[in-house]
Amino acid sequence: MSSTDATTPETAPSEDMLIIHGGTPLDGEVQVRGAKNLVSKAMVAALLGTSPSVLRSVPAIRDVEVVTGLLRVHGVDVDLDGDTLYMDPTSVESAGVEEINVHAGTSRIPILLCGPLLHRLGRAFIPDLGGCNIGGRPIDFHLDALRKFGAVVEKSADGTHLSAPNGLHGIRYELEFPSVGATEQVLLTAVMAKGTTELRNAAIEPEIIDLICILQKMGAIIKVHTNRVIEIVGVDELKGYSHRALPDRIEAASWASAALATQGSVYVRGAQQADMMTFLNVFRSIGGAYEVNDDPIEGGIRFWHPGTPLKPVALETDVHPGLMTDWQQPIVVALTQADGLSIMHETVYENRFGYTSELRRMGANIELYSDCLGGTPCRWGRRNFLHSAVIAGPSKLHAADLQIPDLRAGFSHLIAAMAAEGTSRVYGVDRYITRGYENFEAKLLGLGAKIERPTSPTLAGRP
Ligand SMILES: CC(=O)N[C@H]1[C@@H](OP(=O)(O)OP(=O)(O)OC[C@H]2O[C@@H](n3ccc(=O)[nH]c3=O)[C@H](O)[C@@H]2O)O[C@H](CO)[C@@H](O)[C@@H]1O
Ligand SMILES: C=C(OP(=O)(O)O)C(=O)O
Repeated sequence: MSSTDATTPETAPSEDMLIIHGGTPLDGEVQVRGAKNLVSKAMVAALLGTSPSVLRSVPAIRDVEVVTGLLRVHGVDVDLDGDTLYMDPTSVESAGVEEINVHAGTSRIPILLCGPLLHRLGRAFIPDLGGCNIGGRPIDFHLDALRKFGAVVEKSADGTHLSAPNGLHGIRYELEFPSVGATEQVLLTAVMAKGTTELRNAAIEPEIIDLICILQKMGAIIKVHTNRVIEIVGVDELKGYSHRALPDRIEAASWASAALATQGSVYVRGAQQADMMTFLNVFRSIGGAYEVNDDPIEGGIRFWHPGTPLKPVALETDVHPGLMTDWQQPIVVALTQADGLSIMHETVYENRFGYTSELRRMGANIELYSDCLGGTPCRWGRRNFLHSAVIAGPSKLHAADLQIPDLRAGFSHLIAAMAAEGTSRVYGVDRYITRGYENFEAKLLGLGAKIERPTSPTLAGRP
């Protein structure tokens, strides 16, 4: 499987670089729009409708461009007006392997087109997936569930071909792990399968609940029971929807962590307390301060460093309602400034600490372990992956030349560079950060960050 974020650091062109003069607290306001991890799935859901859909609060990020391309090659008319996306799927059609493969390696989303394309066209072709290079990221749950629904799956050198010669039928299925993508796969397939589907051990992230709201607007019957059980009664037809995407809680937490690490204060307009409860508890435990404004229009959360020393904490990432794995990297940068030993046990992905080697070069004191240091034994401990980190702080970070390895790690490198003394050069910003952070450069400038683009080849060149 190829991966967007798997490119070796050396391949980022030298002009894809941001110069950061660190040491200035971030101060001001940013706006977060719809969540990357909902918007892309909401776009896929539009394929199931017999009439057009309207999605509001769509962020200008590359993952949206990728899914726009995928929908268009399948005959969906997609128009963006400001942050509102109009999708007309009335003329859905099959696309050729070559035109679909233009999108190979770009994101995780193509796998989610299986169910909708099988329902609409009776067959589907899925290119190799991309996404962050943070573990093996197999798709065995997806394919296993699809086969049980009645799909015939054939892997070939160019991708995966699927057909449904006898249609798709509801299933009783239990996930080995509450995978976000596999839960979405089952939802997007079951809504129009014949009969009832019962999914056990389902993921219940806020983005999944928002996707369920969208499907319900389209005409689906979906019951979310207790204990991670979701029941879906298949229907014959779904119509288009009109929906405002829930705000991006990962982006919000990234700005919050940046405020803490740089000793600043950032008002994140659009951030919602309910979706961020676990993060807010962690933020306060570390010693950060926040205030929630629940005004329906101006609402958001202000995050700031109160000026007192930050406290060390022991944390574990987990599926929702646990501490989200995509919050891990920005929090770790903030923990380099806490007074004592912190622990971060990553239980969702086996390989999500690669970015710490760059932080170590900046003066951070971070050691990795294969033991489950958080207290809860997880599947990665048994398999010897370096998935626990001990962070000894506070560390005085100094500037460095940094190569971004993936999306969230990239943002955490930006935070570290802003917290550090001196001038850092961060490579790979356009390639990685733009996949999930809208207008991040303008937002940084608005917060008073001292950043610039290279103006001459000498400046851009590596030492
Ligand atoms: C586009 C998107 O929404 N991405 C999010 C989504 O990714 P994504 O949906 O890919 O993540 P999953 O929840 O599926 O993955 C969680 C774990 O399950 C494993 N697994 C998953 C599927 C499978 O068939 N087999 C299997 O073993 C994965 O390797 C991983 O270890 O949820 C993750 C967990 O919150 C987030 O970090 C990602 O930002
Ligand atoms: C892991 C992430 O995304 P993706 O699943 O798209 O790679 C992320 O958003 O942090």
